[in-house]
Amino acid sequence: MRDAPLLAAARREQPAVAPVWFMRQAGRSLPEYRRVREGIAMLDSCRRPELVTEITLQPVRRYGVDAAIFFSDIVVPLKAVGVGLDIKPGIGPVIEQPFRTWADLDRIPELDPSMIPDITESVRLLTAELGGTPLIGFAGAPFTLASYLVEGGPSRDLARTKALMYAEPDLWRALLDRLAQISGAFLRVQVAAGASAVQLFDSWVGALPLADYRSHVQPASAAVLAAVKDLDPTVPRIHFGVQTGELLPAMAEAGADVVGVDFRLPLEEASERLGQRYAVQGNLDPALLFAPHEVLRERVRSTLLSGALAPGHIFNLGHGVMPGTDPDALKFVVDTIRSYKIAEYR
Ligand SMILES: Cc1c2[nH]c(c1CCC(=O)O)Cc1[nH]c(c(CCC(=O)O)c1C)Cc1[nH]c(c(CCC(=O)O)c1C)Cc1[nH]c(c(C)c1CCC(=O)O)C2
Repeated sequence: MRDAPLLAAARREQPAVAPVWFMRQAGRSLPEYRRVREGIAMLDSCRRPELVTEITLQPVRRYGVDAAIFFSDIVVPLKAVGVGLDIKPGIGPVIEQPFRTWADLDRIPELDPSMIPDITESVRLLTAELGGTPLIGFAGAPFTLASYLVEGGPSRDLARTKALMYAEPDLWRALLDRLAQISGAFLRVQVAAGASAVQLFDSWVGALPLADYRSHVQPASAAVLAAVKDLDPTVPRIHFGVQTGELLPAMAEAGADVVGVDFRLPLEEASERLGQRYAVQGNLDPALLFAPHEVLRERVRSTLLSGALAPGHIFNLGHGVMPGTDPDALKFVVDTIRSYKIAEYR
């Protein structure tokens, strides 16, 4: 397992061919996913180990990617501690009673591993099936989880979230500390059961200015990543958010080994901002999967060239696979990557 290309790239050793996986590689773009999910609610499907195993393996079988990403959701641990929420198809997480006051903190207890025995079972089943292919465990970062709790659902500008952060810094800090405990415990359960790497998704933190990120968010994200490092310092920590070009060094300093880059910033520019201590992950625009193969091939090539200028590169999209994507386009990306040797384009 140590020699798996994904783990080598995370350690900043350039393997012969760039490793690749895709955010949201499991899910609605796959007919085999839609078939097994029929009649089962999203959050129920995440708590059934046989089903989680099947869905996680589907893209590995179809694309031959270099890693599996655990099939779950960032709100699964919140639901596990008893927060009233659901995932509405086509919308995303919806919270019954949005977070407003200190009293609301009592409705978000800490996560104890005994609350999620099914996660341990799913990861064990999966790592047994995966053999030498790494499983990436994941969690939502405190800011992104807080944004759903405070807004009550998806939001364009995160105005309520930012208002709470600016107006009630003590309550904000207490909320983020609690969410850091929950995310940290969720990741530790996955690593203890056999996950080979973890990704902390701070999807919406790009809404913040750098100074506010540093003072109001970074300490909580750092606590999550430290919880993983304390358990096993050899497990690489990937940290990703959208529109985070200005935040990349601060997100790295939170305790990442690999920094995920969205499609807005070229990888070589991201790597210049980050310096030699960090590998990068990304960053093909998922919309390119709808373009003709000649266009797609050229963009895969330029992404590889740009990534080769970083000390380590894991190929990925700049955000998740969109639901209408043709799976053959993803297969084409994997085959194209495998046709280039890093030494040849470096
Ligand atoms: C912000 C966020 C969420 N969930 C997640 C994030 C961070 C990643 C990112 O930035 O996109 C993370 C996530 N959610 C899911 C995965 C599974 C693994 C994978 O990447 O293949 C992962 C890694 C499954 C899912 N999570 C969700 C689906 C779709 C639900 C379904 O299939 O019924 C899947 C496969 C639901 C979900 N859950 C969330 C959203 C925004 C949605 C989409 C709503 C929709 O368009 O229907 C919250």
